[in-house]
Amino acid sequence: MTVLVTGGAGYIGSHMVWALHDAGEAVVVIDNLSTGFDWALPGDVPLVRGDIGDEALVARVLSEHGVDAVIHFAGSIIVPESVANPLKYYKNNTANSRSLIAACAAKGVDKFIFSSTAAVYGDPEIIPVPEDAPLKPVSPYGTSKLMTEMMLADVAAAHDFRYTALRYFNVAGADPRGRTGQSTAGATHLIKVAAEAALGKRAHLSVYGTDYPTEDGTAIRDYIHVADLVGAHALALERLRQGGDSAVMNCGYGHGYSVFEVIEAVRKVSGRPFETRMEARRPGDSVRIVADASRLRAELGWQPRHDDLTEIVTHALAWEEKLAKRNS
Ligand SMILES: NC(=O)c1ccc[n+]([C@@H]2O[C@H](COP(=O)([O-])OP(=O)(O)OC[C@H]3O[C@@H](n4cnc5c(N)ncnc54)[C@H](O)[C@@H]3O)[C@@H](O)[C@H]2O)c1
Ligand SMILES: O=c1ccn([C@@H]2O[C@H](COP(=O)(O)OP(=O)(O)O[C@H]3O[C@H](CO)[C@@H](O)[C@H](O)[C@H]3O)[C@@H](O)[C@H]2O)c(=O)[nH]1
Repeated sequence: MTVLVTGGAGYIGSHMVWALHDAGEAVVVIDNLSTGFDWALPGDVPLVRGDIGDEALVARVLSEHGVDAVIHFAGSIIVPESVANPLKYYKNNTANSRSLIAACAAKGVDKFIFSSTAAVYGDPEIIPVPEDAPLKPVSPYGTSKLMTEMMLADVAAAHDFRYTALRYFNVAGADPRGRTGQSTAGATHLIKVAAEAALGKRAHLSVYGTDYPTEDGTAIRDYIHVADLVGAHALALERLRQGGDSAVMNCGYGHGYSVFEVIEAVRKVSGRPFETRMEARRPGDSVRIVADASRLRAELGWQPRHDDLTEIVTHALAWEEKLAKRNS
């Protein structure tokens, strides 16, 4: 039994690979290294450098490695980029996922975990947002992921195939043991950008929108530690292996922080003030997204261990320092 991790050389995928490796699972990674790094992986995990849109390549990997389950992280992830270049997102997140799913269906690989997103909800009316809330993405990124969820539901109805779509809220932090973290150059995620600003890698941090209808005027997100998110995947894999049905589950803590609160936490933990500039709202951004994760807790018995903004920021900063030494 081998687990195929697509996008395993990326930020979240590499944490997953380390966790599977720690648990003694056999793992194979497919990654085209467009935003990932081969050095983020344990040295003895095979990396197939290729594209998940290459159905023949995926089919060969599934057969040669005796894959029984797929955890699918590979994709394009930047909300504003998806507004500017929607077809990139419908290609990489929707069409390429279709190819991957087709290879699984053809080879009888019947367990599939998908990286979905809170962006499928758009601007939810109910906060915290449950899984059965209306799905109204406000960016092509969110739509591209929702389309993949729909394909998975249809394939599961037609074939011997079960899936878990995990809708991640905002993933942050790094491996508490310091083995991997978010390494992408030019990253756009708030905690990563703030950590870079605190370490002097960026001259300033732009705050996108201070006129939102929130307490301090900045947008609110539910930041989940990457280690807790990976823990949810391990439980989802276990459940599918035990015959569990297809399911969709939110992954978040159920409370949010504003952009200003995150900046304050990074300043406090790092002890370094950095410049902030107030800018206009960013296209495709929601005002407030916070998870109702009761299904994840009830169905998987998930219990977060790192639900603490200070800890998330501490791990993000520690990784950023390590990365600075690595790249110097
Ligand atoms: N980071 C977040 O806050 C967040 C939130 C919700 C959902 N997600 C989803 O989680 C997944 C992982 O995100 P991440 O933050 O680790 O991003 P990332 O960019 O670090 O990782 C993506 C990985 O996939 C690889 N890749 C991309 N397209 C590929 C393709 N066609 N074939 C093979 N490899 C390919 C990249 O090289 C990279 O290693 C994505 O699907 C993303 O949409 C992330
Ligand atoms: O330099 C920055 C970066 C971000 N923000 C704001 O911070 C918030 C969070 O932004 P970011 O960290 O970029 O995450 P999101 O745009 O919320 O999207 C992330 O979270 C989604 C789930 O909610 C995922 O699906 C996406 O892949 C992931 O990029 C938003 O209000 C941004 O406008 C800033 O003000 N300045």
